[in-house]
Amino acid sequence: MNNLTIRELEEKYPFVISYFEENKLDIENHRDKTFKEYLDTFSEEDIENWAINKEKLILDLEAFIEQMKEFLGIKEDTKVKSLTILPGHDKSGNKEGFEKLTINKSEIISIVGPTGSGKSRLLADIEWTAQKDTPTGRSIFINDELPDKKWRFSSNNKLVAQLSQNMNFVMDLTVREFLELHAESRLVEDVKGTTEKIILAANNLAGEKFNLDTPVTSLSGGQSRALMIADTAILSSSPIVLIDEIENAGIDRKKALELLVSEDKIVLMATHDPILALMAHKRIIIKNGGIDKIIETSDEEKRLLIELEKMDNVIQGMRNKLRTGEQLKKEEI
Ligand SMILES: Nc1ncnc2c1ncn2[C@@H]1O[C@H](COP(=O)(O)OP(=O)(O)OP(=O)(O)O)[C@@H](O)[C@H]1O
Repeated sequence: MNNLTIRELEEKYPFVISYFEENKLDIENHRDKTFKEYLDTFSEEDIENWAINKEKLILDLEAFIEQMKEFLGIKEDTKVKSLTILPGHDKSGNKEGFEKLTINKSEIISIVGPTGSGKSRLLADIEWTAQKDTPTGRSIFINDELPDKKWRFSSNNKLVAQLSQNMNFVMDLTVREFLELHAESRLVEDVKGTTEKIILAANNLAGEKFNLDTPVTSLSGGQSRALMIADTAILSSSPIVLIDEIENAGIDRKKALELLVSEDKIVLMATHDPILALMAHKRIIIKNGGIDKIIETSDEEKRLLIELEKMDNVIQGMRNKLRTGEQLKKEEI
């Protein structure tokens, strides 16, 4: 509410007019201002003469809107459609090199930069929905609005799902039990169908197949990562997925990204891998703790990516041959 102009407020909640009337607030020539900006136009004298309490008027308007919404049965669409990053500063205190970055549903953004430059810090700012309260001074907006504080503290309805390099399972469950527990906790109707869908997707990503009766503790690194990615894509309610390095994880990285994006997620991944960097629609370049620039993947780079993938297949092929004890020949390349 605090970011909307009075005109936008009236459009969204027509009943606010009666609040302004009841409180004898003449908003006639102030529709382009937010409610707070309007209240700031009162002089000290007005405030004293009419006993105006600005903070209380703002809080009361918020409460009025909430009550009316409840009374009228208005359910707002709380779906996350976009994530916006507003600049802070780098490690030396210089302003970052962009004005505003908005990322929409089904977009993939890669984050590149030297070791220690601040890639993980950017992911952490997003997870914390930073409001100039982290070392970078960045702000994060959701659907162009200040994010609700609930995102920070809710454990069930998280804004962000994190996929990190290590997936350590502590419970001694089979894959089926693990997925069923998760599906039940998410109140999924068709637990069996969803469980099977996830295992199918996970096996599509993992190099070596596994089944529902495999204990999660005996999955290989790549298999457990594939399982977590499929689980996050299909079961998690989190609209934003943050990935810190998925290279060398023994999974099909391209398919993993396609799966996440097909489920309408916003994906941000920190990476040192050129293939992953170019699979993104845009890449953020981090230097000395700050976003230096944002580059859109060009058509030339997309064509190069096809070549890179061919080279990657050659390397994968050699890796597999070496693993099985074969000797490599000149013709491999
Ligand atoms: N703008 C900033 N101001 C102050 N400190 C920062 C800033 N950005 C990052 N840092 C700090 O710098 C350190 C290194 O950052 P981070 O771990 O994010 O690097 P990284 O790029 O992820 O490195 P790697 O590639 O090795 O994983 C962290 O302690 C982080 O909090």
